[in-house]
Amino acid sequence: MTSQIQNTPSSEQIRRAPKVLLHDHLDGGLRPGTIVELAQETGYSGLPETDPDKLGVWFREAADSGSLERYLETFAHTCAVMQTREALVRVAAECAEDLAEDGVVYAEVRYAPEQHLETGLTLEEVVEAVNEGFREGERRARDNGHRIRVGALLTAMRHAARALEIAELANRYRDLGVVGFDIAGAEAGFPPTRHLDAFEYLKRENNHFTIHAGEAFGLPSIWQALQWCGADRLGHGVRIIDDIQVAADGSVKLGRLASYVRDKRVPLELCPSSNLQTGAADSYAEHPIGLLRRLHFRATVNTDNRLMSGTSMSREFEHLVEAFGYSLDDMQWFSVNAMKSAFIPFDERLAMINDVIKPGYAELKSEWLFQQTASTSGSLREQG
Ligand SMILES: O=c1[nH]cnc2c1ncn2[C@H]1C[C@H](O)[C@@H](CO)O1
Ligand SMILES: [Zn+2]
Repeated sequence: MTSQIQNTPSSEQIRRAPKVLLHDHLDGGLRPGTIVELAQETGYSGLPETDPDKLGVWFREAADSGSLERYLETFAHTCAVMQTREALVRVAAECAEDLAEDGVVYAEVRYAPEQHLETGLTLEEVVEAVNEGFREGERRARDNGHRIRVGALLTAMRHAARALEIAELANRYRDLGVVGFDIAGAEAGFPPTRHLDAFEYLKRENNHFTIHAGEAFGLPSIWQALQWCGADRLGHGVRIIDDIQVAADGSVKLGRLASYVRDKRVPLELCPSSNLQTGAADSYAEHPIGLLRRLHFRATVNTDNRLMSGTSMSREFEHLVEAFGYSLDDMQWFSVNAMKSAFIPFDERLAMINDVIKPGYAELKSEWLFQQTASTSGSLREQG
């Protein structure tokens, strides 16, 4: 009985467990109510629904198409209301607040500055507004008894041609709230090597970057991201599964690329719910994260777009606990993996692991001891 209590975390424990998030899009995580209010304030009339609940459902359903391209169309509405300094500050502050409320202690949140210039903001003004919002959200979280640190990742859109400019921007704001760089957008037809100049520049600057790869397109995209572009992490990377063969007797054979990814401890920013929506997996139980965890890849759990998937870090873990029977130890393993893979300095990552994450799980794991004494009446009859 005790091992059961120990092994299956409750929803409440999952929420309280310290979680680390490496892959979350700022423009994919707005509160529906905020979108409605910002649309009113800024005069944006293109929203498909103006009731917040219905709007939330609309985003989830529209994103549920099985195609990454159609999924990405929904971002036109969120980006449309994120065109002023005030809107960016508000969205970023609420993002940090919501993540902290959900038990996230460290997050790297990404967005594409080039998508927020429609009413005349400069790239620098966009970055500074988002940074201000994150700091404000961290403060509000602290006032509510939560601790969170949020770093920004600057994304360049892979169909556009501004990657070098955005990489330079990321470098300028390094140590000022920006911790790295990314490319996102439709994957098929837009290989990462299109932006080689940006990646080579960041390498020369000793800066960090992740690349969306192996989500809607398979192994060639992952191979390019790692071996041509030199990515530190893979955004999704879930299709590395195509290079892993599991025989009928359960024995496993890794191809050269999968071996490289595992041997080099390349972090995989896995996003289960998002993958179900864009067609990269059919169900949580069949999601490659189960096998990748068993094979000890550097797997991490992420939300991708909380609004489009109607999810949170806790919900992602709830799905995984249900599908794979994960325990608090598994949750800790994913969280430590993510923290090891973050783009902040080594000493800070180590302190987060040793002083925040491990003590947080130890506290949760010890709860069963006290629950047991509290539920015993002390009568001999209970012994049967
Ligand atoms: O899962 C994704 N794959 C590729 N691109 C994505 C994904 N989620 C969001 N994006 C795009 C749409 C956003 O507007 C952009 C910047 O956050 O990144
Ligand atoms: Zn993404």
